[in-house]
Amino acid sequence: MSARDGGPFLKVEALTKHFERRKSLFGAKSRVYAVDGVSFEIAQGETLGLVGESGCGKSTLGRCVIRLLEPSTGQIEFEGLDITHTPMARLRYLRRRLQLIFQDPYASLNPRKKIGATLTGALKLHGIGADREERKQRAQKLLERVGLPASFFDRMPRDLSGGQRQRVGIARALALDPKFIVADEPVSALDVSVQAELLNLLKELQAQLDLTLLFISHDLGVIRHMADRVAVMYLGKLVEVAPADAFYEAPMHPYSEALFSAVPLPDPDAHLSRKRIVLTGDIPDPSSPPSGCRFHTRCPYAQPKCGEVEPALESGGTDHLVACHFPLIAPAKADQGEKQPS
Ligand SMILES: Nc1ncnc2c1ncn2[C@@H]1O[C@H](COP(=O)(O)OP(=O)(O)OP(=O)(O)O)[C@@H](O)[C@H]1O
Repeated sequence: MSARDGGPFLKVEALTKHFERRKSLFGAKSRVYAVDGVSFEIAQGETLGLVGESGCGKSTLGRCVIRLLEPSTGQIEFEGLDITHTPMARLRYLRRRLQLIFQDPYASLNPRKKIGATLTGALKLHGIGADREERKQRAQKLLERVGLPASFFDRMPRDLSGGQRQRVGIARALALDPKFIVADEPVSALDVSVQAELLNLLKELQAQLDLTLLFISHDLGVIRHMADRVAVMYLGKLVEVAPADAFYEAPMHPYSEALFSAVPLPDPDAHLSRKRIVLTGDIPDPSSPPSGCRFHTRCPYAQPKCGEVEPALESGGTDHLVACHFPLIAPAKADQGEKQPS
């Protein structure tokens, strides 16, 4: 089934991205399994929140999906079209539809270019707008759309606050009328006081423009605010994918539980009183991931099987997928006599 006949808007199948890395100048090469067999779908207008610790492969996955990085293997379908190997010459059209909002608004804007030039440059590159004046008008409308005055067209990035720069980053992503946006930690470089404003702006724009989002963050609070569904990534693999409500009510993967423990959330469902799990040990080196379940070396519930057999990402209930031999059981079910992991 494709998007044209009601299938998923974006479909990612068994995607991998491996990097060659040399640990020292004359050392042997090793292969980093940054993304290692990831499959998921996103429906039109939906936000999939991608969460996980630093270095687990979130940015690499996001960039592969919109072809800013070349995947090693696997398949990406966008609106029913296989775009995995769309040649560079044809990527320009695709680029208009698939955009990225960067984490760091300080680094992602050219400090020597006026805001207006940054926006009109993107329009010109893609042949949008008949002449300079039309492109200027479009750029000024974009600025207003993201809550900035049109007069910012003539400002330099250094004149803007972090929040205002990220609004420009959003305006730049919107300039080409995209359908799908990867937002890679778009608020994590900003003061907490402006994060909520930016998240709300993104939500409003998403509704107005019918955008579909892959929203990347290491912050479960931010993901909760944004996501319809949540995907949890650990060491290059997805370990849990679930509707946001189900996930926040009862995460099923021990790694997800550990993430909740690390960042206490103001919990409207406080009666669910979660266990506090403190993760020991560093995240393993992605060039030599553990056998079996990649999380078993840090998992408080690990059994011998976990180091031997890799668990598949399977349904642990309607729409709730988990890759674990001994998934956590929702409190309601446990009350009905089902076993909790020992
Ligand atoms: N160009 C590259 N060459 C070699 N290794 C890379 C490259 N890009 C990323 N990696 C490695 O791939 C793994 C995943 O990195 P990635 O940046 O995707 O993780 P992340 O979850 O987005 O982390 P962060 O939030 O810190 O950006 C890391 O081990 C990283 O060092």
